[in-house]
Amino acid sequence: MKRGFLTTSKAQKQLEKEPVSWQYAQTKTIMSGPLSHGVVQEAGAPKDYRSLERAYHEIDGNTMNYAPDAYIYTTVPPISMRDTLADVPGGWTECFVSGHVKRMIHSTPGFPRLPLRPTGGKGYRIINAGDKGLGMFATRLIRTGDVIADERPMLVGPIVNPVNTAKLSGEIIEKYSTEQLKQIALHEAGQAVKLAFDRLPPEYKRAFMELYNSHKEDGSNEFIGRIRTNGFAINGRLRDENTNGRRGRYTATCNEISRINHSCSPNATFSWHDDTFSVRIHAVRDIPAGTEITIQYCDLLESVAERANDLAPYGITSCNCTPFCSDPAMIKISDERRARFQIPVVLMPPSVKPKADEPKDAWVQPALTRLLELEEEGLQSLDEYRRTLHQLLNIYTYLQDVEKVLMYAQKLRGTLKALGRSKDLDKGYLSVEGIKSSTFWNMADMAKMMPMSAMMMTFA
Ligand SMILES: C[S@@+](CC[C@H](N)C(=O)[O-])C[C@H]1O[C@@H](n2cnc3c(N)ncnc32)[C@H](O)[C@@H]1O
Repeated sequence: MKRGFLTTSKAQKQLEKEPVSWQYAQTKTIMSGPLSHGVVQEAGAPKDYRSLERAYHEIDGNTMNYAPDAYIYTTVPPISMRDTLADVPGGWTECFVSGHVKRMIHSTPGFPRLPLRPTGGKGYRIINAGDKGLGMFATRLIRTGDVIADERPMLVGPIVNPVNTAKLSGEIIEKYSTEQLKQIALHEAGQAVKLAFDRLPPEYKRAFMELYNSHKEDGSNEFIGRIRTNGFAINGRLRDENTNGRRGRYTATCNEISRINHSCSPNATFSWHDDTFSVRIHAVRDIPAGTEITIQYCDLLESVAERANDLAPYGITSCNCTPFCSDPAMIKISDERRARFQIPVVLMPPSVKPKADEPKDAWVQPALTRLLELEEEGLQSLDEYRRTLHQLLNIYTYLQDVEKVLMYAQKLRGTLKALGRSKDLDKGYLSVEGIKSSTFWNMADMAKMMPMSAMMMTFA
């Protein structure tokens, strides 16, 4: 399959050697605030609104020399116009990004590494998930920290599409209501995505159009609707220059990974990786064969009511993930806990020796309770879970309890991998000798000789 857009033989020859990008200048957004969802009366751009003309032109895809406000259609990694998906290991992503972001992508150390292979080989399949449509299910036991999938997206584009305010005159902005302006923004975003869609190889065109669309009645066209339903927000450094919040950030729509459903107690987590240009899914706890693999679509520390609000655009009316989401008494417990999880537990060892009948780790109970509650809620994907494991690791090193240190070290190692942290646990914690030469162990020795020094210890 050739992905040619130019027909002259001269142009084609040039494109064989040089990947091509399309560029056009777009800046600013015409509105802020969330786009509409659900059923919108009078969805679509107002009848008298005339679409912006998109005057794009083709340029050498290898260039990095872009005007600050230029937005470009480009493939990542760069490919030749004659490449098929079979020719490019890991595939490629059709991107609609600013020149600034293209430069950032290409200056990433190691870019473009291949996406990782799933740990132990592919261990999932996409099948029917009942009311949720399709979903991803484990075909064998997947262990905490394992890579379940690592996929280069089919499409990457802005979360909030930039629309050229210079072309939308003040007259237009004054003429229409807020909802109509939102509809215009959606319409323009839909047009921009359509251009990216047109550049996809046929396999991706088909896969993209087969994705679920929960935005059929709010003015989103069939392209932007699918991105709103299936896109993963890209976290980290890839964002437009001088932007903050959602503006200037990007969303990645995948083929298989976009089939993963939401849970308020997810057993997997997703992370974005610039060097492989991929969305990676890790298990945050052991996932038995036959279990559905789930991730979070919203902030898990919000209350059930707030989460319901965030899930509404996906057409999820009642998530029913666990009794913590559906049973009123359990909801109350869970809401209180999730609010508490936002404040870290800070502990200090007692300055006096424990009484004979008191366990030496009685003071650690608040952190142990925190860990237990996080596990009961199925919140191993939260950074608070990692923080609590780290805290317990340090405390039990200080208490010189080797068995517990080894146990928490093992758990923390899996969790660090699961959260996509590039830094592994200090190897010292994986052997008895290493533990005995660690800082907290030595501090405990010192505290035995000089009890006053223990008073200065804090475990956060
Ligand atoms: C990114 S897609 C996930 C894959 C989708 N189930 C499919 O069939 O392709 C998001 C859509 O899946 C459905 N979904 C995801 N999680 C759900 C949940 N916990 N409860 C009900 N529906 C869910 C919703 O329809 C949502 O709009």
